[in-house]
Amino acid sequence: MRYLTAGESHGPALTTIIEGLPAGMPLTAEEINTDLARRQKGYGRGRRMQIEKDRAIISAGVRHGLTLGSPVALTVENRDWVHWNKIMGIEPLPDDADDVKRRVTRPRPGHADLAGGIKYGHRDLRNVLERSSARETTVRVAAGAVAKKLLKELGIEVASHVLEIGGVRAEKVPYDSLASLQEKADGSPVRCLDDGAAQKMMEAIDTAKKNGDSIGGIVEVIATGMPAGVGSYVHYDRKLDAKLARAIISINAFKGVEFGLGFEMAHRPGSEVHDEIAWSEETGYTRKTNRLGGFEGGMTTGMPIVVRGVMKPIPTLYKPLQSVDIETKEPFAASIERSDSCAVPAASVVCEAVVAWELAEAITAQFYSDRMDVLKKTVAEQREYGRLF
Ligand SMILES: Cc1cc2nc3c(=O)[nH]c(=O)nc-3n(C[C@H](O)[C@H](O)[C@H](O)COP(=O)(O)O)c2cc1C
Ligand SMILES: C=C(O[C@@H]1CC(C(=O)O)=C[C@@H](OP(=O)(O)O)[C@H]1O)C(=O)O
Repeated sequence: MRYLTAGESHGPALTTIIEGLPAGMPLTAEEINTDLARRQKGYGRGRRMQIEKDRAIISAGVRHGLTLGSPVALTVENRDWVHWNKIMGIEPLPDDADDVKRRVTRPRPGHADLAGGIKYGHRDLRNVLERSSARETTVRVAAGAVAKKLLKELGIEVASHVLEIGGVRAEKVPYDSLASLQEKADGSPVRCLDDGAAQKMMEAIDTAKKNGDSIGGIVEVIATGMPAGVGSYVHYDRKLDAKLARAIISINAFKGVEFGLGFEMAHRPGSEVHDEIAWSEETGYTRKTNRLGGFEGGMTTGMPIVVRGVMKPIPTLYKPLQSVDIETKEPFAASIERSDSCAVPAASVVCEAVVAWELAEAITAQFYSDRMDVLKKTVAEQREYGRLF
């Protein structure tokens, strides 16, 4: 499976085309819209989220609620477009129409503005920021929702929550099932399972906002039900953990990834890192622990996948940082119109989506996937094969 995205932050719409889905998979726009709404929530977001009401329009690849096996096309309209249709117009304008274009010449430290301008020769940095904006993650979440649907049909669940914001860490909170974890995270304004920490996280966001600053954090994605042996050790670009790492780092502002114990492994001996293998008739192969987070040799072990990503603080700050105007080369202290002060909760939904996508992609690459009914049967057989191996 593959997907492309297109669209500018303040353009008319965002689009994704998903290719390679099996035929016969149930899919409705409502299922996608549930995830789009989850991405829009989260304490610390700016005014833009009050304008948008993200909804997917399915314009190809589905008939009477079932995928056809042909490319699925999804569009999400930008409600904010009505305020930007002149600034973001498609038709040509004279070079000196800067007042209409709202030309940007002052790059923000930490955003893509300056490096993107140099790369594409854009002396109007709006041409960079429109596409580098995390508005694009809307349609990645839409594609991820489709992937989650495919995984769900195969008995694979994916969920996410927030572990840390601005130095406030959540305590470990036990949960019965991934569904209950998801429900609890969805019910928290910061997607945190630890209510006490959630309160402190919101206070940290308020303080950052009051100071004109921004804060980042850590999110965790968990996936259960993956059969063992998906991915491959035989070639670097077939390793599934590496694909997940790339997918998370590809999300705007994500700077680090870890699996299982992650960076903690540096401080522990091997006997306290590797997961001992056990077997029983009922469960097949299991591990007594899951410190490696579900991967060995770039392949799933059959244990839950546990992957975390760290998001840096948002670059657009009300508190001015020094930069240089690309026209005058004069220094200036940045001023802004609006921005999120923390988008970690929203980003946790994006992480969940990109992880789901990579897992669904790996499954459809490894098993016959033209037909949903056959794929279901094949994955069930693989689980049984793995149990008795
Ligand atoms: C959900 C989400 C919302 C974001 N909102 C903002 C924002 O309001 N203002 C901003 O400057 N950056 C925001 N970012 C981060 C920038 O998009 C990101 O830092 C920028 O594209 C540069 O890419 P890099 O940080 O990966 O190098 C957001 C990121 C995510 C995932
Ligand atoms: C629009 C979204 O996030 C945007 C991501 C973003 C950025 O620079 O990444 C900047 C802000 O855009 P604006 O300047 O229009 O307020 C955020 O609101 C979204 O998540 O849907």
